[in-house]
Amino acid sequence: KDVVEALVDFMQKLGPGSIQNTPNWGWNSSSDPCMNHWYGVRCDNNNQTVKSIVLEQINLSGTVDFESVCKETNLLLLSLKFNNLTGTLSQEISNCKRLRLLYLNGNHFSGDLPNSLTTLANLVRIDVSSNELSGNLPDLSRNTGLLTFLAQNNRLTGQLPNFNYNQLQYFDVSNNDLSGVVPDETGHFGAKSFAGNPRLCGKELSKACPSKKKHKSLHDLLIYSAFAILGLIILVLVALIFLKKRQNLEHTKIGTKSTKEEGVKSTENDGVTSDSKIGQSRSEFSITSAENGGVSASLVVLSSPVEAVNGLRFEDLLRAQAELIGRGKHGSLYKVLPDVGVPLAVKRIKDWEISRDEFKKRMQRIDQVKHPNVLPIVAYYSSKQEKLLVYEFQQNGNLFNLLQGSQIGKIFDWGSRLNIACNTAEALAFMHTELKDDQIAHGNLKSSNILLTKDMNSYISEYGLMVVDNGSQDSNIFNLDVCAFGVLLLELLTGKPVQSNGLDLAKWVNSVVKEEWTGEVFDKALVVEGASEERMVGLLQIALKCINGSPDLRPGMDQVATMIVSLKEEDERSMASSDP
Ligand SMILES: Nc1ncnc2c1ncn2[C@@H]1O[C@H](COP(=O)(O)OP(=O)(O)OP(=O)(O)O)[C@@H](O)[C@H]1O
Repeated sequence: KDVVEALVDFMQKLGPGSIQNTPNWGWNSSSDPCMNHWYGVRCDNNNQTVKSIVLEQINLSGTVDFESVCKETNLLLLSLKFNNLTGTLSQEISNCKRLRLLYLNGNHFSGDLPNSLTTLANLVRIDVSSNELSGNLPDLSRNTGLLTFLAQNNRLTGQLPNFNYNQLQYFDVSNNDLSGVVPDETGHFGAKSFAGNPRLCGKELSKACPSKKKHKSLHDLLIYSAFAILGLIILVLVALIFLKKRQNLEHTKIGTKSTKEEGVKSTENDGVTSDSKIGQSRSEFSITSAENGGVSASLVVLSSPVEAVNGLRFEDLLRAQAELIGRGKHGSLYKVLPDVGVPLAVKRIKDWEISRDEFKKRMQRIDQVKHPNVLPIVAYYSSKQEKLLVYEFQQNGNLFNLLQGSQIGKIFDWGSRLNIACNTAEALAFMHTELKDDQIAHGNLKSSNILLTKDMNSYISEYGLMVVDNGSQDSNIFNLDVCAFGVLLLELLTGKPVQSNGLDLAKWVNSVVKEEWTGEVFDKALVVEGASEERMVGLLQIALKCINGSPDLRPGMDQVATMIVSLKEEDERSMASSDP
């Protein structure tokens, strides 16, 4: 009741004039905004709360009473654009805590943009362009989900606050009276977004900023000297680090003879035993496996599809040049260039608490199950302290990098994304089925473990390298892969790669979808490309099933794969039928 009265007050102050004679106008305290379908009002599915108020271009000529309208705390969208509204925008706007979209453009609002806007954590789009607003802009970099900020054609003054330019999709502050420097990192927003502010300068506007004349006082001199000394210290440190790195790099040339050489027996997989002298370098990158000696120092070469790896011996690995290319939570990854053969990726896992027999059995099972989209292990080595897994090195990077690239404008189109989703789902489903009895899941599925081929095909790498600790949950370990795959789908759809477990991304997507603003989730690049919204929503629905908070309600990977395959087929059919 209070809310209804507050909304009626809000409308009265808006000065509706003759428009209120419109049939079914509503907006009176004897009716209900949802049940009686007030003009411009939309409610949630249960007709309980007002979700959006859209009163555009209807000659409203009064003021906005945010205190009243924000009594409806569930409001997500307020659009009053293209009216004749006047007055200031009050701080009470922050009472609309869930507001996502605010369109006030094309009116005569004056005064400052309220600072309290920065407390609206859900704001996605603000358009206050073409008003008479003045004063400084609030620091909207705190609104981390903001995609649109349009404030052109006003009288705004002061310096530009920080904005997350990399994230913004639309940005314009042209034709105001802003001053100071336009930062260099404004991404894809060029001069047009800042033009018409005579006191703005910077590279973006091809207008150099005047350099401040400095009076060299004793104080300045002291500061300069302090900086110079600091600079010198940094230089020396950098040089030291460089030297240390060089030393380490030499150590990583595994097999470099050190003064402390030791004879070690190395057994090849064909059973031939050979003596070799292997240096024990104790640097942190060195492979210390040799100290275990005997049988443990053997490299088991699996039935590799790569001809060049078939003759690989442990000494070859030790002797080869190695470069550390990543250090993950579970181990380090080296690019190794043997004297003969193809470049290899050697994953080194330390302190994996698994018995030698269990490890061997695990590797052999994984080797028996082959899928064209799962990168095969070509060889492995096991000692008590560490395990080495050898793969063929893939030159074309991983999905994480690809998504990062797409964020800065590199093309990663819908078709390729759907293809990767499909390949990965099918491969994972296959592996799950084949390795169900052995209880071997992937255990660490994430975008940096999806490696790419030149033609946008993908490989799942490092399958089964993590023994999943299922904790107290009674769900099966394969469910965890399904959830991780759901996060992968979210990354593909939103274009936002995640480094950790993806829970934040899942939470964000869930909250947006719950508010029925599904469209906001998708990567802008996909929308611009014209990818079918229907199919994107379809894939999103699959992703949401996969990340279901109750593991037992998640679909199996085979079901997921079936759904994605049919989505892809649908996509291909629609492409074919839209071809000229
Ligand atoms: N066979 C391979 N060829 C080329 N690059 C690879 C290969 N395997 C892994 N990489 C890349 O090497 C980097 C490090 O991989 P690694 O698996 O050690 O780290 P991570 O996946 O970030 O962490 P972790 O798996 O330990 O949680 C990643 O960028 C990964 O994509």
